[in-house]
Amino acid sequence: MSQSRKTDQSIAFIGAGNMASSIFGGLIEDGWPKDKIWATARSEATLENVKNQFGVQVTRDNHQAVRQSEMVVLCVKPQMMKAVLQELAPTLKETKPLLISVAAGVSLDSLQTWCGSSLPIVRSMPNTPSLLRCGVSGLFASAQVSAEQKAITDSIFKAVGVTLWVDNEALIDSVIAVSGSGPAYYFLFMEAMTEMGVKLGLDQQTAEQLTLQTALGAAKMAVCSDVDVRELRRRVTSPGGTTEQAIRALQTGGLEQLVEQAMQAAVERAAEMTRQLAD
Ligand SMILES: NC(=O)C1=CN([C@@H]2O[C@H](COP(=O)(O)OP(=O)(O)OC[C@H]3O[C@@H](n4cnc5c(N)ncnc54)[C@H](O)[C@@H]3O)[C@@H](O)[C@H]2O)C=CC1
Ligand SMILES: O=C(O)[C@@H]1CCC=N1
Repeated sequence: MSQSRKTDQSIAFIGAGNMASSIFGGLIEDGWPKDKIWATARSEATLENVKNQFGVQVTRDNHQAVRQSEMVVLCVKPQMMKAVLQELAPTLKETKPLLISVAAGVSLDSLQTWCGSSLPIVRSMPNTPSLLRCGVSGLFASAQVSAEQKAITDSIFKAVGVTLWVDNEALIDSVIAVSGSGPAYYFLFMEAMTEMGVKLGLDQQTAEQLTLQTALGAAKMAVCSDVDVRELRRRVTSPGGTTEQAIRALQTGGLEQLVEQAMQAAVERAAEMTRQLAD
């Protein structure tokens, strides 16, 4: 187990979908006791899968999971959050857990209003590589969150990757655009590279292996190297060589502007959801 775990408290995940299982899967990898992790979902089939794959405690009853836990991680879709919290409100009022939301586009104000009592709430923005303990999470705490609760929250997300606290809530939308949605940008790039590898005559498996191992190697170099990514790119780009032509084609095609537009679209969608979902 890593040094990140500083609590024997139980933790409930409301909505055992992709993001929740990425986090509790990572926590289990980090040595968190499975009997201290509760997961809920609406369908028995989902719970059965989660039970079989991860061995955590499961229930369809959100109230039961909350009653067992000092920390409650809200992992339902943003559009479900209001109904889930309003329904849980009496139990939350009684047990007063630390609430941690992973939802995009749901403000602290809305969460506070829907749960009906003044509770400590952290807004987090993790990403799915948390499953491999390679995640990164942006975090922002409401004024009611104590230093100890902040430290516990940090230890949960640190168990599954890197944690970064932001100074104001609006920056969570920026975190969404960079790292929350970010894995999908890289997956799309990998899809396109694999497809083109096949068009260039490689078989599917070879093209995929070359692409994925290149992505892994480049990411590892970027993280581990003592020079920045611009310099790493320069070292691949021999003057008059092949990379120079490929990079020129990407830049002439507007790659940088496209990335800017894509990330701006993510931020705008998060802000729009925040407005639409607020009461
Ligand atoms: N998927 C991602 O990469 C990321 C997702 N998020 C956030 O995580 C949240 C969940 O997203 P995903 O895991 O992708 O969705 P998902 O659809 O995989 O999971 C949602 C889960 O909630 C369950 N659920 C629905 N209603 C429920 C209820 N009343 N009580 C208990 N469980 C209920 C569903 O059965 C489902 O298992 C969203 O708010 C999203 O903004 C945040 C960061 C990254
Ligand atoms: O696409 C979404 O809305 C969620 C938030 C970040 C990643 N997935």
